[in-house]
Amino acid sequence: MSTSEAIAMCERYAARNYHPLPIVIAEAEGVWVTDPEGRKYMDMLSAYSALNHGHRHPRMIEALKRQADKVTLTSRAFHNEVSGRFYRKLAEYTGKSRILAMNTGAEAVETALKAARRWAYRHKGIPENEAEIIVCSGNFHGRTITITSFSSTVSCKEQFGPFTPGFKEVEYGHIDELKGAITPNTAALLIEPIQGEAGVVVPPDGYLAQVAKLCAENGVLLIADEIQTGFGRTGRRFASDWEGVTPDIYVMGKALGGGVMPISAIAADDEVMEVFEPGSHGSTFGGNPLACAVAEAALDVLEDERLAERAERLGRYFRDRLAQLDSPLIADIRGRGLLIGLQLHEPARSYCEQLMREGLLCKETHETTIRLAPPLTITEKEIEWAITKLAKVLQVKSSGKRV
Ligand SMILES: Cc1ncc(COP(=O)(O)O)c(CNc2cccc(C(=O)O)c2)c1O
Repeated sequence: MSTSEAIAMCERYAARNYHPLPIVIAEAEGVWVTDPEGRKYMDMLSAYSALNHGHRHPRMIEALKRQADKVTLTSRAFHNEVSGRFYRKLAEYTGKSRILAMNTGAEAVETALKAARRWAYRHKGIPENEAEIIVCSGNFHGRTITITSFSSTVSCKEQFGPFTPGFKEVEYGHIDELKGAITPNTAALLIEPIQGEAGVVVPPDGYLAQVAKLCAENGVLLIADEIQTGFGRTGRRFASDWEGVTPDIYVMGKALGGGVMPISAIAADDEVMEVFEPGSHGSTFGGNPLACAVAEAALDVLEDERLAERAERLGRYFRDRLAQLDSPLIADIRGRGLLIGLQLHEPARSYCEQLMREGLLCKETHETTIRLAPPLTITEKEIEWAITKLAKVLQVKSSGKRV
């Protein structure tokens, strides 16, 4: 099928809930993808940080095929020989005692919210149906009605009401606002250690540590949404690690599936996780052996290939080279590891379209920011190739001299 045929098919039959660039990816490997006509592009988006391992990492494909030849789905009505191994590995990776596996990030967020509410009623003595959960301005946690209820982005929530009550918003990065928002009915705080969809917003140094201290002092569960920032993306296992913060609940997804299978999970200790007794929560595909087998391999590859350390080193290199471009178009360069926000002084969409024509695939977020989030397997040489494309489109020489 040609690029134009594939796009026409989507335009005719798909709901218009996305505005994709006019590119069709037919094949992919590592950081590179090719369209039906064989044109090659570098993937600088990684499916919004779900492809930390790169496209079709050999060990992911091998794990997928091996498990597919044995058993793929058992439901949780029965055990299988893979899930327990995966739960143990993820428990060790997070330092938590128990894991609850789901499929999408939003499902994992909803699972964490349900756990926090029940914990509040059973362990904190908050009157039933009065638990409050604090969220941050600029948050992005998924697309369900409840998550949409506390979104601060109008386009994500308008006309999806009525909304789920019990949420309160504070300004991201402002510790005094959080201090003022905590009441005896506060069950939890849901926070992204770095806000991805808001445009790669890194909070002030020390903020997350202050948040953790405040939550601990007030018996408020700290729920860290590491769906986009986890598994090496920011140069540590989790972005929370940058400030030595261990949340009460880790919410994980995206790269946990190695770019091959959807799998998400929450990790927490017994006092939180025991609120889920049999029949109280679940999902048909949650913890299925096929996804668990791939996720087990994904965690092994993260460690074996030291992808977090790689992201820290190459992310610093990438940001230094972007700064050297010294382009008058660049307003700010933000991020940690290989989660980089290149903010321009003007709307970024047209620059993303120009970059696509140069063979570099990235996407604008919140109007003026280009998100640069390649697979963590990218090489320095490939970063240099990307820099030459960015320099050309941002009208400077890659050495920084204006063209
Ligand atoms: C921090 C964070 N939390 C939760 C989610 C939801 O995960 P799921 O999408 O697996 O339910 C995300 C997702 N992040 C994300 C980023 C950009 C686009 C889209 C999209 O819905 O197309 C999603 C995310 O970035």
